[in-house]
Amino acid sequence: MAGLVVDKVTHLYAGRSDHPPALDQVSFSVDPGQFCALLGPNGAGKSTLFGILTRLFAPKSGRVEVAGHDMSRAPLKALARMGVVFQQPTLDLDLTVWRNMLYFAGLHGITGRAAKLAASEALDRLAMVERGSERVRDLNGGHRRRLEIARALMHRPEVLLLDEPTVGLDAQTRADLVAHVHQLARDSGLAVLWATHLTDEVHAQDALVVLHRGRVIERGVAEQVGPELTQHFLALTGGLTGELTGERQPA
Ligand SMILES: Nc1ncnc2c1ncn2[C@@H]1O[C@H](COP(=O)(O)OP(=O)(O)OP(=O)(O)O)[C@@H](O)[C@H]1O
Repeated sequence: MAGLVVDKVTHLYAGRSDHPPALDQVSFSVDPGQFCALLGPNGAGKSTLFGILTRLFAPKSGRVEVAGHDMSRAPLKALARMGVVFQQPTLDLDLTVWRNMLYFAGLHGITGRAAKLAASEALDRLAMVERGSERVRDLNGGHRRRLEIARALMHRPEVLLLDEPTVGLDAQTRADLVAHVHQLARDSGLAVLWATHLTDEVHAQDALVVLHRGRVIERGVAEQVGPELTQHFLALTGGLTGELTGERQPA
């Protein structure tokens, strides 16, 4: 099955041999059309995993496969099938939506008419076409995020990775964005990996991987993993709901 495969990935940072591995035998897969939530508190290893999935660095052991391409044997093919939305926005605020899209298309070697077609298709998928001529600086946080997702889809990847994409958004905008990306996975057969530490971003039918201190401690369909997921996660995070809601409150 294509999509994303993570198989027994282990990673230890240099100079940290006296610490447990940042990732320890992490295995899961995301099928085409599936939305997989990667849930983990701070320090769980989500950023390390994203670094490995985007080939920022190689794991000490284990295997990553994107759309059937092995990341270590065929990295260019694997990376070409992947779209990524990083935690930190990387848009040019002074350019229009349209210019940001065309600039990024150029980085992928897509130019001319093909670039315009790819940009308008991707903006359409995120309901952003009518904002094409607006400067990014004038967009609200939710629209900026949608633009980043549209940009990540321009080269028509089969796997989409998003690293805590709702950071800084209000509750309603967060819910809208989560719903939109769920629909995107369903409608276009994208395999989506959505990293978060917020349980309310996980829908009942999602695939769920819970990462804690570098290990997968739960894996399965969200509603089967546990209706008490929130309680379970609260226990992991030391009883601070702030890990879940963004508002730190004593338990
Ligand atoms: N560059 C680094 N050098 C050494 N140790 C690191 C480095 N980056 C992360 N770690 C350690 O690896 C473990 C996993 O961290 P990681 O940043 O991947 O977790 P995370 O789930 O992304 O957390 P956060 O949401 O806080 O970024 C932690 O123990 C962290 O201290």
